[in-house]
Amino acid sequence: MKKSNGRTGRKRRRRKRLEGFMDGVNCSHQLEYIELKKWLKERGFEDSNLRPAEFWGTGRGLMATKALRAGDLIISLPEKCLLTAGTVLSSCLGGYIGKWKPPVSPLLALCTFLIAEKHAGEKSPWKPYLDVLPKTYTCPACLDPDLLILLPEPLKKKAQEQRMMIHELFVSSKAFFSSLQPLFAENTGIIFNYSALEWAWCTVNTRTIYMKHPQRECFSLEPDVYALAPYLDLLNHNPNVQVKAAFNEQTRSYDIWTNSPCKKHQEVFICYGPHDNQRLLLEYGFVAMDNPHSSVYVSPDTLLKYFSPLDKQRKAKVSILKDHDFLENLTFGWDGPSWRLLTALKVLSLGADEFACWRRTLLGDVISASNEQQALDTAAKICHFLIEETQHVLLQLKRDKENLKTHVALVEMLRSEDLRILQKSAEILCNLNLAKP
Ligand SMILES: C[S@@+](CC[C@H](N)C(=O)[O-])C[C@H]1O[C@@H](n2cnc3c(N)ncnc32)[C@H](O)[C@@H]1O
Repeated sequence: MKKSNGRTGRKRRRRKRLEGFMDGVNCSHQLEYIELKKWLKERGFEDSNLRPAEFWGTGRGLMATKALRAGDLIISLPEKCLLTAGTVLSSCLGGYIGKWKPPVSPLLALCTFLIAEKHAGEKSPWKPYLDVLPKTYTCPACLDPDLLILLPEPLKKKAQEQRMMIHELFVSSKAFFSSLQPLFAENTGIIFNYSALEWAWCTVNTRTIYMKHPQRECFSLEPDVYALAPYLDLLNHNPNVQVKAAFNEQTRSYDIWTNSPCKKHQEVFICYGPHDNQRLLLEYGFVAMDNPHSSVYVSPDTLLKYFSPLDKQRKAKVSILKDHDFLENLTFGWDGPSWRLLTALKVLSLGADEFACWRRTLLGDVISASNEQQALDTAAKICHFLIEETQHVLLQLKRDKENLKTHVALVEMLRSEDLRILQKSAEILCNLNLAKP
């Protein structure tokens, strides 16, 4: 075919180069994926739609081997490939779990299984799956404490809670782990150590699919909703795609259909849910760029800083906001301050003569032009304060955290996205002021 040297040809070649850059690097020839595919085939899974690949921006994921159209089935993973709390009960751990009082949770059963099978190495029937699992994670529980303090609120608090929760799980599970000693030649204290539990917990938290199982007596009352799904769990998240996923009772397989077309050789995504970046970092250890669900939170302390302590109704206003759940989840988003944030600001801005109208304010009524204006002015001030705070943290991150590169990059990405959201909000607030007669 004749090569086009004109502008159209150049454009086409540039577009192709760009698309090539977005395509991933195929890694299906690597031994670990060959072994995994063999293992899956033995369990009835064969796949012609996807192959593992490394992608710029999202890391390891699955690439489409052919164009996928809306409505296509992306993957159908047989039940035999799934790792559930039921799998754990059928293993040699089952008898020990059945006897243990108070009963362990389905989550702890899965964690225990992962640690035990990893320890078994070559002898584990799950080895091909274990070999492709990440060695480390970037959930807040695994972040350096120096970095945790640079996270925005309320993520910082939730991150500390996550750390503490895993710690408490470890302490409270020690006796159960010891009860497994007859199964191991080595000391269980060495096998089931804190970092092994942290790794297993992050594996379950970041990779399981939701699958509700009936309550079993040998487990505690915590819901049994987890299933590890080898290979399927290589699918990365994109907030802009739509998929349908469910366990098919007839075929006894876990199926995912896409509603978003995908070109051949591009990354196939699923959507983990309409999560903002704080939630993505907390639960999955990553941040999505241009996430439409992302927002920046305004803490009650920051909010109240902008209102005079001399306001005689201040205490009553704060109580009203608290009682009506208007002190949390106040945010700036890509489309400016949220309705909840503006409403809280309007209540706090009510003049002495307007205070009686607080109920109408909560319902969204306009009380006065000056009340509206004060709320917008305060929103702009808070927005600028948060911009400065975020810029300050970004500078701090650049300065002295050389040794923690991956983790710093993650916090930097979260804060940079926050900065973009705040700058967009500041612009919207400024335009609102300019548009006023
Ligand atoms: C179910 S796994 C997906 C496969 C994973 N990338 C892997 O290599 O095993 C979920 C993890 O993938 C990563 N991930 C998912 N979506 C991502 C995205 N859009 N950008 C960056 N990392 C992503 C996060 O580390 C997350 O915890």
